[in-house]
Amino acid sequence: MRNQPVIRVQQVSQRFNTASGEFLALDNVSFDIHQGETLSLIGHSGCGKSTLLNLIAGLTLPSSGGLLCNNREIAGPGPERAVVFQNHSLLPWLSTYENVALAVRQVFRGEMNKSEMHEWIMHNLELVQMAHAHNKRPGEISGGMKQRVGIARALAMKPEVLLMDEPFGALDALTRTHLQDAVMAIQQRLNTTIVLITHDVDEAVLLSDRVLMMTNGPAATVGEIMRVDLPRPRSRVALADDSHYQQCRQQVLQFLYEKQPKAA
Ligand SMILES: Nc1ncnc2c1ncn2[C@@H]1O[C@H](COP(=O)(O)OP(=O)(O)OP(=O)(O)O)[C@@H](O)[C@H]1O
Repeated sequence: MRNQPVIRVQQVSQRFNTASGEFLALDNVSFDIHQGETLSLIGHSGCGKSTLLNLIAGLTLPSSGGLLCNNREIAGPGPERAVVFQNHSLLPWLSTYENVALAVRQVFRGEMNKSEMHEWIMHNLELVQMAHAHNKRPGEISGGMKQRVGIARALAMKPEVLLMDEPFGALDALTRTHLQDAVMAIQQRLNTTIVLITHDVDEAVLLSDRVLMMTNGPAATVGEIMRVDLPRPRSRVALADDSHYQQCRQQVLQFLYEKQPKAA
């Protein structure tokens, strides 16, 4: 069963100063994320998903309220909370190996010797099936492959929590399918805690233990949290006919298009 929360988001509000005055993006958001769970954040464009993920990452600090990671206040970024962005953000002049190595050196300098680091880098590239391309630069590989390397780089930091901001958003449908399966397999193997932003209802249901649906902004907050009680490993083909899967899909669709329709 799920154990203690790794992340606690407690009464978090986020205001931004804009040219037209103060803008309240998030209003009084509270929820927990448990060890080993995959939690999706879904909501219409502009509702505040990235704002929330950035707060968990420690890239920004809340205007009020607080966030905890293992009961310690999140006051900035940390290697226990690795982020995978939509656009992989690899350094183009470095090989895939060197991109991962950079993160590994940052986190494990003094803890691992050179050969241990080498093995660890290759191990993580293997996890995402990219070891064969360790010498290639980002410009020489496909979008899906770059995204794999981005995931390897994040995993190589041995994070407790993997924060993914629409990691498959820029990929074609087939590549997206492969990467979703890869992330599910890695999660099963490592029991990583994952927070995933997505716009894709099927992706949210397939990958998640819980789906957090956000209300529309401004002053967005937690609308509903839905539990997805489907056994793992999950197969998208088998689930197509599963009644619980369909119910979950329906609940998210209803939330997005009936309870929180986006103004045109
Ligand atoms: N630095 C900022 N300054 C002012 N407003 C901001 C800032 N960052 C975000 N916002 C506003 O806060 C709201 C939430 O933005 P956010 O990017 O978190 O939404 P989102 O749900 O991730 O959107 P999308 O799905 O389109 O990526 C938006 O109205 C956005 O314009």
